[in-house]
Amino acid sequence: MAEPAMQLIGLKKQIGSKLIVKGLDFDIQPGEVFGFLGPNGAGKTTTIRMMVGLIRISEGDVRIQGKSIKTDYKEAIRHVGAIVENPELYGFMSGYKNLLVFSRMIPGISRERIDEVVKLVGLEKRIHQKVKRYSLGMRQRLGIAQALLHNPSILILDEPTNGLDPSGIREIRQYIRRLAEQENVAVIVSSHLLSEMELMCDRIGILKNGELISIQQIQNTEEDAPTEVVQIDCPPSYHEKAQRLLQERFGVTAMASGEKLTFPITRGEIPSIIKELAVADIEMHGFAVERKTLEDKFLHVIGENVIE
Ligand SMILES: Nc1ncnc2c1ncn2[C@@H]1O[C@H](COP(=O)(O)OP(=O)(O)OP(=O)(O)O)[C@@H](O)[C@H]1O
Repeated sequence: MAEPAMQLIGLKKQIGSKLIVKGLDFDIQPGEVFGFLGPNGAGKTTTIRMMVGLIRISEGDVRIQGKSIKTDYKEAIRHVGAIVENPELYGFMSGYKNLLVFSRMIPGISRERIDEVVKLVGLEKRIHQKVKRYSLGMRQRLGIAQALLHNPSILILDEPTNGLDPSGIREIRQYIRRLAEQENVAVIVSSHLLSEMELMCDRIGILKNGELISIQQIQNTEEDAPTEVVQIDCPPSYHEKAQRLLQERFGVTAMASGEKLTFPITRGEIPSIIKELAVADIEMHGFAVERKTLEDKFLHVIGENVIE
């Protein structure tokens, strides 16, 4: 395996008498999107601030491409692009001018590199407009472009979708995935929203009270154990027939309740189920799919309901 993009080694943060981060040990690989998930106050921001050298590490270390952020800060931090607080952008300038001004602070950034990052975050068409006319999602993308200018191998984003509407969230998600897949950038994102992390990340580390209580691999493959819960609305007179068909053809037991039939299934089987139920003349008034497994796991390990 390649050298990890980042290693957390016994990382701790104590403020006053309170231990806020209680010893984190894990690696992040090049090209992976790693999600930091946890309820408010779990210690995500504190950990991220230590990762980028914004606050002192109480104990342990963070190594970036093998270099310690504590003892080799300059060498370590040059591999990192981050948005921890809101990116500093000038509204009265165009997006392009913002990048140009920012690039002057970093030696060796060419105009070609500016064009490249603009393309990476999909802002080509709007880059010459003033930033004050940008949506929040576009500003966030410009912030990401800015963080990418010096070609970092790790991008760290604290709550990147905060305050965005669903289409803005979808865009950020797509650009983050593209960066990881096409540029081999390791991306670390924090959030308290599981649904969002599940769609964006390869792995999710769940943080609670400053401790990493679980790391979940997100399966984007379809041959996984049942990941979906299907609920069909159909008159009770059809229930028995539908239950028999589901049992015989798909080996699943459907629970009947009122007008509804509910059963777990893998994602790949959904089209065949719809087809077979229709061919069997089951009168369906509704068909809803809900993804459950990871949320269940999350609630189980967290031990409380923290999802908004
Ligand atoms: N400077 C500080 N002094 C005292 N306590 C602090 C300080 N910074 C953070 N904390 C406490 O540390 C805990 C973790 O905070 P942190 O901001 O890292 O959590 P978080 O998971 O990022 O949550 P959020 O999403 O709300 O920012 C919280 O209980 C917070 O009150």
